[in-house]
Amino acid sequence: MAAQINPSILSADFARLADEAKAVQGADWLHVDVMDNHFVPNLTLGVPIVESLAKATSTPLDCHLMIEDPDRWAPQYVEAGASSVTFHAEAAHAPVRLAREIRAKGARASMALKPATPIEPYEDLLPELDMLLIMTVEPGFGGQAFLDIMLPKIRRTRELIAKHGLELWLQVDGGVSASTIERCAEAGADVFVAGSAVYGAQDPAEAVRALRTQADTATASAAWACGH
Ligand SMILES: O=C(CO)[C@H](O)[C@H](O)COP(=O)(O)O
Repeated sequence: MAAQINPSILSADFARLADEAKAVQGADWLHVDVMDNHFVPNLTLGVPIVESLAKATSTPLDCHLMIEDPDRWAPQYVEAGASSVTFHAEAAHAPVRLAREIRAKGARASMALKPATPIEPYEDLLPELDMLLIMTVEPGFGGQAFLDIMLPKIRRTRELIAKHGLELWLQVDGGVSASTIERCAEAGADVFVAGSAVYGAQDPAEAVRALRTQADTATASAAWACGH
């Protein structure tokens, strides 16, 4: 699979969200960071804005719920128009039931891990998911430095995906830029969230294309991708 680049609207101008969505035409998904000021110390947007954004863009929405009680809220984001919904392992009460509910409602189900959360306890859950998100910064804010110490977790997750023969996408989020994306791709990521590296660029659509080329080139020579 070609690398997918998902611009994070956390770094966009919230007063011009429809225009900011159009500015990254060619992106695979639009990454929508939902924060509740409880699970993370920041507050962003909720269901009504996702509903409006889904009507304003043809780019599918990848909603990342950094909220408490995703079991209650995640289905509402599918109904609002999200094509992929990510809940946090640390917040979900019943992750298997929640993933099945998201899928049953017609969206891709994804689970995220904060930097200190290991992948191993969740190995048996992987077949229930369409994507696993490894946070490469502490969730809550854009523009943070990429945590290199997450690279072994990305590698281990890619090995588990191969071991179980799964078609699971592996997303990374936080500090992904021209200087870090190749390391992520080599380690096994195939979906890349980028906020400041895209919206901070002079030409956001061109930044998306350049990041995708870099990731594809790094993946082509990566051991994990041979025969992929
Ligand atoms: O989930 C997030 C923060 O919690 C953001 O998606 C992420 O930080 C993107 O911003 P940047 O690419 O600037 O790091």
